Amino acid sequence: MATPVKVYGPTLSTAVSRVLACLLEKDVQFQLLPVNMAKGEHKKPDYLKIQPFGQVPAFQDEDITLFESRSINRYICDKYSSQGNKRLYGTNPLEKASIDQWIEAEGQSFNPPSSILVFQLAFAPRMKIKQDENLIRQNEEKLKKVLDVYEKRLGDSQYLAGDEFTLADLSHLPNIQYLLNGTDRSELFTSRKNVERWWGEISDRESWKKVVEMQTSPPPS
Ligand SMILES: N[C@@H](CCC(=O)N[C@@H](CS)C(=O)NCC(=O)O)C(=O)O
Repeated sequence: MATPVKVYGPTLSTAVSRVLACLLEKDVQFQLLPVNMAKGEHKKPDYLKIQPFGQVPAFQDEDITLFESRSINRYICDKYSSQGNKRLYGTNPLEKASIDQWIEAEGQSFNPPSSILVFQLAFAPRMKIKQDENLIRQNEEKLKKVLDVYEKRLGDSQYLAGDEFTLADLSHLPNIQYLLNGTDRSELFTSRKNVERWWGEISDRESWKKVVEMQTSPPPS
């Protein structure tokens, strides 16, 4: 049996959960290694050897070490191409290019405002950090513009890169999960009927339901 790959970081991290969703889609055995961020373990020299920016996740597969959740996911799909969901990262250059295009849109356009909103609206209150109302307002406006593009796209196709659920859709799951369930901004999504339909489909996958379960009852660290 293949050695399980290793994922370093807490399940509550959006970037960690992006990788977990991919591993579950691909039926890849993994081991979760806790990183106590409250104690600053992600900034310690040993951890910086595998994630030089001091962020989670870090990932190890035998002697390969990687960071950046979206790159890790592409690697998982390529390395484990013959198992699990075989359409997750496309089957030909054109499909892959379309998936990559929407992964880039997620990373460059969707993630910047949504991760700020996730931090300000979901995490800051729990961490007793004062919210920045201006920052919230500005990023809500930015996210609305991005979601208007998604609304149009998802009126033309079932998923972002076409008629199949792919890494592009999967990459959006963590931030939307928090914005819909951990904040009072769900209307951003529910007011756009194609986006709402898409969210219903992508969040109903067994892989994502399992990640959410891991987040709500994480293993003892
Ligand atoms: N682009 C990176 C982002 C990773 C990231 O921002 N991780 C956050 C947790 S979700 C983190 O480690 N924050 C702590 C820090 O930046 O010091 C990825 O996708 O892996």
